[in-house]
Amino acid sequence: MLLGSGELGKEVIIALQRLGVETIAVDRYENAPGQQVAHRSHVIDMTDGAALAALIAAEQPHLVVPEIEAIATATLVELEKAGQATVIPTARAAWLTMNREGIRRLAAEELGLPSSPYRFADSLDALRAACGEIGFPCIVKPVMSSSGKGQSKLDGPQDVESAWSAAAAGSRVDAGRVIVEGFIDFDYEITLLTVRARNADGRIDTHFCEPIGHVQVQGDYVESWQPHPMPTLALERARDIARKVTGNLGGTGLFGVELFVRGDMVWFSEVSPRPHDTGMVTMASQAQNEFELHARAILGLPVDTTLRSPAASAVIYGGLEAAGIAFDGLADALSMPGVDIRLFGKPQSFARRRMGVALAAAGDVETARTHAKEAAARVRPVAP
Ligand SMILES: Nc1ncnc2c1ncn2[C@@H]1O[C@H](COP(=O)(O)OP(=O)(O)OP(=O)(O)O)[C@@H](O)[C@H]1O
Ligand SMILES: NCC(=O)N[C@@H]1O[C@H](COP(=O)([O-])[O-])[C@@H](O)[C@H]1O
Ligand SMILES: [Mg+2]
Repeated sequence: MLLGSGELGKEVIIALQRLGVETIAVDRYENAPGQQVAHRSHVIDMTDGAALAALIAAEQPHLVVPEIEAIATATLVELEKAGQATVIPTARAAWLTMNREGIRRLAAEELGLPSSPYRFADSLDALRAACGEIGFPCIVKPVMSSSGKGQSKLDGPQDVESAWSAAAAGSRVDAGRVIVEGFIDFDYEITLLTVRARNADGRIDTHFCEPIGHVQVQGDYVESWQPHPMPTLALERARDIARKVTGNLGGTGLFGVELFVRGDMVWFSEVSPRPHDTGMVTMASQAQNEFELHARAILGLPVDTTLRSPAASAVIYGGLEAAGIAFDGLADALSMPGVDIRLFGKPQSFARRRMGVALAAAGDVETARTHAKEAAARVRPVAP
Protein backbone atom coordinates (compact mmCIF):
# COMPACT_ATOMS: atom_id res chain seq x y z
CA MET A 1 0.00 0.00 0.00
CA LEU A 2 1.50 3.25 -1.21
CA LEU A 3 0.65 6.26 0.98
CA GLY A 4 0.92 8.99 -1.62
CA SER A 5 0.64 8.13 -5.31
CA GLY A 6 2.25 10.93 -7.26
CA GLU A 7 4.87 10.60 -10.01
CA LEU A 8 7.33 8.84 -7.71
CA GLY A 9 4.83 6.35 -6.33
CA LYS A 10 3.56 5.60 -9.81
CA GLU A 11 7.02 4.33 -10.82
CA VAL A 12 7.39 2.35 -7.57
CA ILE A 13 4.03 0.71 -8.28
CA ILE A 14 5.08 -0.20 -11.82
CA ALA A 15 8.36 -1.65 -10.52
CA LEU A 16 6.52 -3.68 -7.85
CA GLN A 17 3.97 -4.96 -10.34
CA ARG A 18 6.75 -6.19 -12.58
CA LEU A 19 7.84 -8.36 -9.66
CA GLY A 20 4.34 -9.75 -9.24
CA VAL A 21 3.19 -7.58 -6.35
CA GLU A 22 -0.44 -6.53 -5.82
CA THR A 23 -0.57 -2.76 -5.30
CA ILE A 24 -2.96 -0.35 -3.56
CA ALA A 25 -2.56 3.37 -4.29
CA VAL A 26 -3.73 5.89 -1.71
CA ASP A 27 -3.78 9.67 -2.13
CA ARG A 28 -5.68 12.77 -1.11
CA TYR A 29 -7.36 13.20 -4.49
CA GLU A 30 -8.81 10.97 -7.20
CA ASN A 31 -6.85 9.76 -10.22
CA ALA A 32 -3.46 10.54 -8.76
CA PRO A 33 -0.71 9.23 -11.11
CA GLY A 34 -0.10 6.04 -9.13
CA GLN A 35 -3.81 5.33 -8.87
CA GLN A 36 -3.95 5.17 -12.67
CA VAL A 37 -1.76 2.05 -12.66
CA ALA A 38 -2.37 0.33 -9.30
CA HIS A 39 -4.61 -2.70 -8.82
CA ARG A 40 -6.95 -0.56 -6.74
CA SER A 41 -7.00 2.77 -5.00
CA HIS A 42 -8.44 4.81 -2.15
CA VAL A 43 -8.86 8.53 -1.54
CA ILE A 44 -8.48 9.56 2.10
CA ASP A 45 -7.00 12.34 4.17
CA MET A 46 -3.72 10.59 4.98
CA THR A 47 -3.03 13.01 7.84
CA ASP A 48 -6.17 11.70 9.60
CA GLY A 49 -4.83 8.94 11.87
CA ALA A 50 -8.21 7.25 12.38
CA ALA A 51 -8.95 7.15 8.65
CA LEU A 52 -5.46 5.78 7.94
CA ALA A 53 -5.73 3.09 10.64
CA ALA A 54 -9.18 2.05 9.36
CA LEU A 55 -7.90 1.69 5.80
CA ILE A 56 -4.88 -0.36 6.86
CA ALA A 57 -7.14 -2.57 8.99
CA ALA A 58 -9.51 -3.10 6.06
CA GLU A 59 -6.82 -3.81 3.43
CA GLN A 60 -4.21 -5.54 5.65
CA PRO A 61 -1.32 -4.85 3.25
CA HIS A 62 1.93 -6.79 3.77
CA LEU A 63 3.89 -3.55 3.35
CA VAL A 64 2.95 0.09 3.91
CA VAL A 65 5.11 2.33 1.71
CA PRO A 66 5.00 6.07 2.50
CA GLU A 67 5.46 8.14 -0.67
CA ILE A 68 5.06 11.64 0.78
CA GLU A 69 6.00 13.03 4.16
CA ALA A 70 2.62 14.48 5.20
CA ILE A 71 0.85 11.45 6.65
CA ALA A 72 -0.27 10.51 10.14
CA THR A 73 3.11 8.97 10.94
CA ALA A 74 2.36 8.73 14.68
CA THR A 75 -0.41 6.29 13.73
CA LEU A 76 2.07 4.29 11.63
CA VAL A 77 4.39 4.10 14.65
CA GLU A 78 1.53 2.75 16.81
CA LEU A 79 0.42 0.23 14.19
CA GLU A 80 3.97 -1.00 13.69
CA LYS A 81 4.49 -1.37 17.42
CA ALA A 82 1.27 -3.37 17.70
CA GLY A 83 2.40 -5.64 14.86
CA GLN A 84 -0.42 -4.40 12.65
CA ALA A 85 1.71 -2.87 9.90
CA THR A 86 5.19 -3.15 8.38
CA VAL A 87 6.21 0.34 7.33
CA ILE A 88 8.98 1.06 4.78
CA PRO A 89 11.71 1.62 5.70
CA THR A 90 10.48 1.92 9.33
CA ALA A 91 7.61 3.83 10.94
CA ARG A 92 10.15 5.78 12.96
CA ALA A 93 11.93 6.90 9.76
CA ALA A 94 8.64 8.14 8.29
CA TRP A 95 7.81 9.88 11.58
CA LEU A 96 11.22 11.56 11.98
CA THR A 97 11.44 12.79 8.38
CA MET A 98 7.86 14.06 8.25
CA ASN A 99 8.96 16.95 10.41
CA ARG A 100 12.15 18.91 9.71
CA GLU A 101 12.68 19.21 13.46
CA GLY A 102 12.78 15.44 13.97
CA ILE A 103 15.33 14.67 11.31
CA ARG A 104 17.47 17.77 11.90
CA ARG A 105 17.79 17.13 15.63
CA LEU A 106 18.64 13.49 14.95
CA ALA A 107 21.25 14.32 12.31
CA ALA A 108 22.91 17.30 13.99
CA GLU A 109 22.43 16.69 17.72
CA GLU A 110 22.38 12.90 18.00
CA LEU A 111 24.57 11.81 15.10
CA GLY A 112 26.79 14.91 15.10
CA LEU A 113 26.58 15.36 11.32
CA PRO A 114 27.59 18.76 9.91
CA SER A 115 24.53 20.85 8.98
CA SER A 116 23.59 24.51 8.66
CA PRO A 117 22.99 26.27 11.99
CA TYR A 118 19.26 26.26 12.81
CA ARG A 119 16.53 27.43 15.18
CA PHE A 120 12.80 26.73 15.42
CA ALA A 121 10.04 29.33 15.90
CA ASP A 122 6.30 29.19 16.65
CA SER A 123 5.37 32.85 16.20
CA LEU A 124 6.39 35.92 14.24
CA ASP A 125 8.17 37.34 17.28
CA ALA A 126 10.03 34.11 17.91
CA LEU A 127 10.98 34.03 14.22
CA ARG A 128 12.41 37.57 14.46
CA ALA A 129 14.53 36.51 17.41
CA ALA A 130 15.63 33.28 15.71
CA CYS A 131 16.67 35.11 12.53
CA GLY A 132 18.60 37.54 14.68
CA GLU A 133 20.55 34.66 16.23
CA ILE A 134 21.21 32.85 12.95
CA GLY A 135 21.96 36.03 10.98
CA PHE A 136 21.28 36.87 7.33
CA PRO A 137 21.00 35.54 4.74
CA CYS A 138 18.95 32.67 6.12
CA ILE A 139 16.24 30.31 4.92
CA VAL A 140 12.83 29.88 6.55
CA LYS A 141 10.71 26.76 5.89
CA PRO A 142 7.58 25.30 7.46
CA VAL A 143 8.61 22.28 9.55
CA MET A 144 6.20 20.23 7.44
CA SER A 145 6.40 20.90 3.71
CA SER A 146 8.19 19.67 0.61
CA SER A 147 9.21 20.75 -2.88
CA GLY A 148 10.06 24.22 -1.55
CA LYS A 149 6.47 25.02 -0.56
CA GLY A 150 6.39 27.90 1.93
CA GLN A 151 10.18 28.36 1.76
CA SER A 152 11.83 31.84 1.66
CA LYS A 153 15.34 33.22 1.56
CA LEU A 154 15.72 36.22 3.86
CA ASP A 155 18.33 38.90 3.18
CA GLY A 156 17.52 41.08 6.19
CA PRO A 157 15.01 41.82 8.99
CA GLN A 158 12.64 43.41 6.44
CA ASP A 159 11.97 39.92 5.00
CA VAL A 160 10.90 38.23 8.24
CA GLU A 161 7.20 39.06 8.15
CA SER A 162 6.63 37.94 4.56
CA ALA A 163 8.58 34.72 5.25
CA TRP A 164 6.27 33.97 8.20
CA SER A 165 3.16 34.44 6.02
CA ALA A 166 4.65 32.40 3.16
CA ALA A 167 5.43 29.55 5.56
CA ALA A 168 1.88 29.55 6.94
CA ALA A 169 0.45 29.43 3.39
CA GLY A 170 2.86 26.74 2.13
CA SER A 171 2.76 24.27 5.00
CA ARG A 172 1.24 20.88 4.16
CA VAL A 173 -0.06 20.54 7.69
CA ASP A 174 -0.42 23.83 9.48
CA ALA A 175 1.84 23.16 12.43
CA GLY A 176 2.48 26.91 12.84
CA ARG A 177 6.14 26.11 13.32
CA VAL A 178 9.10 26.97 11.11
CA ILE A 179 12.81 26.22 10.91
CA VAL A 180 15.34 28.99 10.29
CA GLU A 181 18.53 27.72 8.67
CA GLY A 182 21.75 29.60 8.14
CA PHE A 183 22.38 29.98 4.40
CA ILE A 184 25.06 27.59 3.15
CA ASP A 185 27.03 29.10 0.28
CA PHE A 186 27.68 25.78 -1.45
CA ASP A 187 29.55 25.13 -4.72
CA TYR A 188 26.93 22.53 -5.65
CA GLU A 189 24.36 20.26 -4.04
CA ILE A 190 23.80 16.56 -4.59
CA THR A 191 21.37 13.80 -3.82
CA LEU A 192 23.17 10.63 -2.79
CA LEU A 193 20.75 7.78 -3.42
CA THR A 194 21.52 5.20 -0.76
CA VAL A 195 20.04 1.71 -0.70
CA ARG A 196 19.76 -0.56 2.31
CA ALA A 197 19.14 -4.07 1.01
CA ARG A 198 19.56 -7.61 2.32
CA ASN A 199 22.45 -9.66 0.96
CA ALA A 200 22.48 -13.43 0.41
CA ASP A 201 23.28 -13.95 4.11
CA GLY A 202 20.23 -11.96 5.14
CA ARG A 203 22.29 -9.06 6.48
CA ILE A 204 21.60 -5.50 5.37
CA ASP A 205 24.26 -3.88 3.16
CA THR A 206 24.44 -0.21 2.19
CA HIS A 207 24.84 0.59 -1.52
CA PHE A 208 25.44 4.00 -3.08
CA CYS A 209 24.43 5.33 -6.47
CA GLU A 210 26.66 7.83 -8.26
CA PRO A 211 26.01 11.38 -6.94
CA ILE A 212 23.18 13.27 -8.61
CA GLY A 213 23.76 16.99 -9.16
CA HIS A 214 20.75 19.28 -9.32
CA VAL A 215 19.49 22.83 -9.65
CA GLN A 216 16.66 24.10 -7.46
CA VAL A 217 14.54 27.20 -8.07
CA GLN A 218 12.50 28.47 -5.11
CA GLY A 219 13.28 25.22 -3.30
CA ASP A 220 11.91 23.03 -6.09
CA TYR A 221 14.08 20.91 -8.34
CA VAL A 222 14.12 21.94 -12.02
CA GLU A 223 17.05 19.95 -13.37
CA SER A 224 19.18 16.98 -12.28
CA TRP A 225 22.05 14.96 -13.73
CA GLN A 226 24.16 11.93 -12.91
CA PRO A 227 27.04 11.43 -12.30
CA HIS A 228 28.12 14.67 -10.61
CA PRO A 229 31.94 14.62 -10.29
CA MET A 230 33.26 15.07 -6.74
CA PRO A 231 36.70 15.14 -5.11
CA THR A 232 37.50 11.81 -3.41
CA LEU A 233 37.45 13.25 0.11
CA ALA A 234 34.11 15.00 -0.37
CA LEU A 235 32.58 11.82 -1.80
CA GLU A 236 33.89 9.81 1.16
CA ARG A 237 32.38 12.32 3.56
CA ALA A 238 29.09 12.30 1.68
CA ARG A 239 28.92 8.50 1.86
CA ASP A 240 29.85 8.54 5.52
CA ILE A 241 27.00 10.96 6.31
CA ALA A 242 24.57 8.94 4.20
CA ARG A 243 25.61 5.67 5.82
CA LYS A 244 25.18 7.11 9.32
CA VAL A 245 21.80 8.72 8.81
CA THR A 246 20.24 5.85 6.84
CA GLY A 247 21.75 3.34 9.27
CA ASN A 248 20.03 5.12 12.13
CA LEU A 249 16.68 5.32 10.31
CA GLY A 250 17.02 1.60 9.61
CA GLY A 251 14.91 -0.86 7.65
CA THR A 252 15.34 -1.60 3.97
CA GLY A 253 14.69 0.57 0.94
CA LEU A 254 16.13 3.49 -0.99
CA PHE A 255 16.83 6.87 0.60
CA GLY A 256 17.60 10.25 -1.01
CA VAL A 257 20.28 11.93 1.08
CA GLU A 258 20.51 15.66 0.25
CA LEU A 259 23.92 17.23 0.77
CA PHE A 260 25.56 20.62 0.17
CA VAL A 261 29.21 20.64 -0.95
CA ARG A 262 31.92 23.30 -0.96
CA GLY A 263 35.43 22.09 -1.76
CA ASP A 264 35.97 19.11 0.52
CA MET A 265 33.29 20.23 3.01
CA VAL A 266 29.93 18.43 3.04
CA TRP A 267 26.80 19.44 4.95
CA PHE A 268 23.76 17.25 5.58
CA SER A 269 20.55 18.97 4.45
CA GLU A 270 17.75 16.40 4.68
CA VAL A 271 16.83 12.84 3.74
CA SER A 272 13.83 11.20 2.11
CA PRO A 273 13.31 7.59 3.25
CA ARG A 274 11.96 6.88 -0.23
CA PRO A 275 12.75 7.68 -3.89
CA HIS A 276 13.66 11.29 -4.55
CA ASP A 277 12.39 13.67 -7.24
CA THR A 278 15.92 14.52 -8.43
CA GLY A 279 16.47 10.75 -8.77
CA MET A 280 14.05 10.56 -11.69
CA VAL A 281 17.21 10.93 -13.79
CA THR A 282 18.01 7.29 -12.93
CA MET A 283 15.22 6.26 -15.32
CA ALA A 284 17.75 7.20 -18.03
CA SER A 285 21.09 6.65 -16.28
CA GLN A 286 21.03 3.44 -14.26
CA ALA A 287 20.64 -0.26 -15.00
CA GLN A 288 18.09 -0.33 -12.13
CA ASN A 289 16.40 3.01 -11.56
CA GLU A 290 15.67 4.35 -8.07
CA PHE A 291 12.12 2.97 -8.14
CA GLU A 292 13.28 -0.51 -9.07
CA LEU A 293 15.96 -0.33 -6.39
CA HIS A 294 13.33 0.65 -3.79
CA ALA A 295 11.02 -2.17 -4.91
CA ARG A 296 13.79 -4.77 -4.84
CA ALA A 297 15.17 -3.62 -1.50
CA ILE A 298 11.80 -3.69 0.27
CA LEU A 299 11.05 -7.14 -1.15
CA GLY A 300 14.39 -8.50 0.10
CA LEU A 301 15.78 -8.92 -3.42
CA PRO A 302 19.33 -8.14 -4.63
CA VAL A 303 20.10 -4.64 -5.95
CA ASP A 304 22.60 -3.24 -8.46
CA THR A 305 23.34 0.51 -8.41
CA THR A 306 25.49 0.50 -11.56
CA LEU A 307 25.42 3.61 -13.74
CA ARG A 308 24.73 2.76 -17.36
CA SER A 309 25.14 6.17 -18.99
CA PRO A 310 25.50 9.82 -18.05
CA ALA A 311 22.02 11.35 -18.15
CA ALA A 312 19.94 14.35 -17.12
CA SER A 313 16.34 15.24 -16.28
CA ALA A 314 14.46 18.53 -16.73
CA VAL A 315 11.06 19.29 -15.22
CA ILE A 316 7.97 20.04 -17.32
CA TYR A 317 5.70 22.41 -15.37
CA GLY A 318 1.97 22.80 -15.95
CA GLY A 319 2.23 26.46 -16.95
CA LEU A 320 -1.59 26.65 -16.92
CA GLU A 321 -4.25 26.59 -14.22
CA ALA A 322 -6.69 24.05 -15.68
CA ALA A 323 -8.05 20.51 -15.40
CA GLY A 324 -7.31 17.87 -18.03
CA ILE A 325 -4.58 19.71 -19.90
CA ALA A 326 -2.88 18.25 -22.97
CA PHE A 327 0.62 18.63 -24.37
CA ASP A 328 1.94 19.67 -27.78
CA GLY A 329 5.41 19.17 -29.14
CA LEU A 330 5.95 15.58 -27.98
CA ALA A 331 7.13 14.45 -31.42
CA ASP A 332 9.62 17.34 -31.53
CA ALA A 333 10.98 16.42 -28.12
CA LEU A 334 11.16 12.69 -28.81
CA SER A 335 12.99 13.23 -32.10
CA MET A 336 16.06 14.31 -30.12
CA PRO A 337 18.81 11.67 -29.62
CA GLY A 338 18.66 9.76 -26.33
CA VAL A 339 15.55 11.63 -25.14
CA ASP A 340 12.54 10.15 -23.36
CA ILE A 341 9.52 11.85 -21.78
CA ARG A 342 7.35 10.98 -18.78
CA LEU A 343 3.99 12.76 -18.49
CA PHE A 344 2.52 12.00 -15.08
CA GLY A 345 -1.20 12.34 -15.91
CA LYS A 346 -2.06 14.63 -12.99
CA PRO A 347 -5.72 15.54 -13.50
CA GLN A 348 -5.27 19.18 -12.50
CA SER A 349 -2.56 21.56 -13.70
CA PHE A 350 -1.17 24.54 -11.83
CA ALA A 351 1.40 26.96 -13.21
CA ARG A 352 4.13 25.56 -10.94
CA ARG A 353 2.89 21.99 -10.63
CA ARG A 354 5.32 19.37 -11.91
CA MET A 355 3.41 17.58 -14.67
CA GLY A 356 6.17 15.69 -16.42
CA VAL A 357 9.88 15.27 -16.89
CA ALA A 358 12.22 15.08 -19.87
CA LEU A 359 15.05 12.55 -19.67
CA ALA A 360 18.19 12.47 -21.82
CA ALA A 361 21.06 10.01 -21.92
CA ALA A 362 24.26 11.08 -23.68
CA GLY A 363 28.00 10.44 -23.77
CA ASP A 364 28.59 13.18 -21.19
CA VAL A 365 26.57 15.04 -18.59
CA GLU A 366 26.79 18.45 -20.29
CA THR A 367 25.24 17.13 -23.51
CA ALA A 368 22.62 15.25 -21.52
CA ARG A 369 21.67 18.45 -19.62
CA THR A 370 21.40 20.46 -22.83
CA HIS A 371 19.21 17.80 -24.44
CA ALA A 372 16.96 17.32 -21.40
CA LYS A 373 16.32 21.07 -21.07
CA GLU A 374 15.69 21.46 -24.79
CA ALA A 375 13.31 18.47 -24.81
CA ALA A 376 11.40 19.82 -21.78
CA ALA A 377 11.04 23.20 -23.51
CA ARG A 378 9.64 21.53 -26.64
CA VAL A 379 6.77 19.97 -24.64
CA ARG A 380 4.12 22.69 -24.36
CA PRO A 381 1.09 22.39 -22.05
CA VAL A 382 -2.14 23.32 -23.83
CA ALA A 383 -5.60 24.01 -22.42
CA PRO A 384 -8.10 21.18 -23.02
N1 LIG B 1 20.32 26.20 4.53
C1 LIG B 1 20.32 26.31 3.19
N2 LIG B 1 21.33 26.98 2.57
C2 LIG B 1 21.34 27.12 1.23
N3 LIG B 1 20.38 26.64 0.41
C3 LIG B 1 19.37 25.97 0.97
C4 LIG B 1 19.28 25.77 2.39
N4 LIG B 1 18.16 25.07 2.64
C5 LIG B 1 17.57 24.85 1.47
N5 LIG B 1 18.29 25.38 0.45
C6 LIG B 1 17.95 25.28 -0.99
O1 LIG B 1 16.56 25.02 -1.13
C7 LIG B 1 16.37 23.70 -1.66
C8 LIG B 1 15.14 23.06 -1.04
O2 LIG B 1 15.33 22.90 0.35
P1 LIG B 1 14.76 21.62 1.10
O3 LIG B 1 15.27 20.41 0.44
O4 LIG B 1 15.00 21.76 2.54
O5 LIG B 1 13.20 21.83 0.78
P2 LIG B 1 12.05 20.80 0.58
O6 LIG B 1 10.81 21.61 0.59
O7 LIG B 1 12.21 19.68 1.55
O8 LIG B 1 12.27 20.25 -0.87
P3 LIG B 1 12.15 18.73 -1.41
O9 LIG B 1 10.92 18.15 -0.83
O10 LIG B 1 12.04 18.93 -2.89
O11 LIG B 1 13.41 18.05 -1.02
C9 LIG B 1 17.66 22.96 -1.40
O12 LIG B 1 17.82 21.88 -2.28
C10 LIG B 1 18.67 24.09 -1.61
O13 LIG B 1 18.84 24.37 -2.99
N1 LIG C 1 9.83 16.63 -3.41
C1 LIG C 1 8.83 15.66 -3.12
C2 LIG C 1 8.19 15.15 -4.41
O1 LIG C 1 8.61 15.47 -5.49
N2 LIG C 1 7.13 14.34 -4.27
C3 LIG C 1 6.37 13.84 -5.39
O2 LIG C 1 5.41 14.81 -5.78
C4 LIG C 1 4.09 14.29 -5.56
C5 LIG C 1 3.13 15.38 -5.16
O3 LIG C 1 2.96 16.20 -6.28
P1 LIG C 1 1.82 17.35 -6.28
O4 LIG C 1 2.20 18.32 -5.21
O5 LIG C 1 1.90 17.92 -7.67
O6 LIG C 1 0.50 16.66 -5.99
C6 LIG C 1 4.26 13.22 -4.51
O7 LIG C 1 3.18 12.31 -4.50
C7 LIG C 1 5.58 12.61 -4.94
O8 LIG C 1 5.41 11.73 -6.03
MG1 LIG D 1 14.97 18.80 -0.29
